[in-house]
Amino acid sequence: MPPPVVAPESLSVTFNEVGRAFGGRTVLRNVTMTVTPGEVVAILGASGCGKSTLLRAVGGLDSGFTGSLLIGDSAVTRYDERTAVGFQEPRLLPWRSIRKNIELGLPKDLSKSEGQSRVDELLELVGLSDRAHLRPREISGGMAQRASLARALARQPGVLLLDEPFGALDALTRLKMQDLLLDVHAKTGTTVLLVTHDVNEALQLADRILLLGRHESDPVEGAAVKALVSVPGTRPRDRAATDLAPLRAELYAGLGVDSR
Ligand SMILES: Nc1ncnc2c1ncn2[C@@H]1O[C@H](COP(=O)(O)OP(=O)(O)OP(=O)(O)O)[C@@H](O)[C@H]1O
Repeated sequence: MPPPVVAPESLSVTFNEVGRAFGGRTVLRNVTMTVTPGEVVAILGASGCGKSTLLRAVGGLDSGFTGSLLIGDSAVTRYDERTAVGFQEPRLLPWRSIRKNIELGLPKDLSKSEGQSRVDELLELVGLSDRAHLRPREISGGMAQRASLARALARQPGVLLLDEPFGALDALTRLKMQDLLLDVHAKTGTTVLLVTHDVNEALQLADRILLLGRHESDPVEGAAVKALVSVPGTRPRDRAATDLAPLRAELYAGLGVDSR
């Protein structure tokens, strides 16, 4: 068996009464939970409820939150090097080849030869070895998103933060990307926080689902933890299985959608 492609030290994430307000308007409040090392947690919630805001806080991209946020045993720092972020759009530099774009994610302290062999492994992992020399406009949207995932993994993050990473892809490519992410997770063991709108994506990928939203009876503004549920069964889950139907219905109801 080949050695693991990337073997980061996967890290826990601890949210302790995390909240965020913008200009006096509370967006998020009282988020308390611990993500265990190597766990995949999907963050689900209606548009505007603060999912990206929560993810940005974990990545050290926003210092305006209240409460405390730990990665491993220590507080999140600005542009925390222990995390890497992947976005809905691949954000590749158009004038650089796919290989050079992935290189951008490498840690600065890596030697050139170590860096090159890591990029080779990542290209292999995301199935782009034969496209490495191409520029972003010469590959499909799905391939660009795979390159973006490889760039995020180049740092060997202890926590991988993905903000709607497959949201702009067509339905079939999206399913393939979900399978790729599961493959990457099985090989790297990294902790994953994944923001999504898609209940089925959350059920397919996550160990647990954090549903953010407002309880109707809440007298105060801002989204809080509406539910935190474990998804039964082991991955890869059968997409056609019916045993997740009750949980699916519960999540749709939590999002204010009638699932019938
Ligand atoms: N820098 C900012 N300044 C002011 N308001 C902000 C800022 N960042 C986010 N917000 C507001 O916070 C709320 C939550 O935004 P956020 O992007 O986290 O939601 P979301 O759940 O990720 O939404 P979507 O699913 O549509 O991406 C929104 O009302 C947004 O306008």
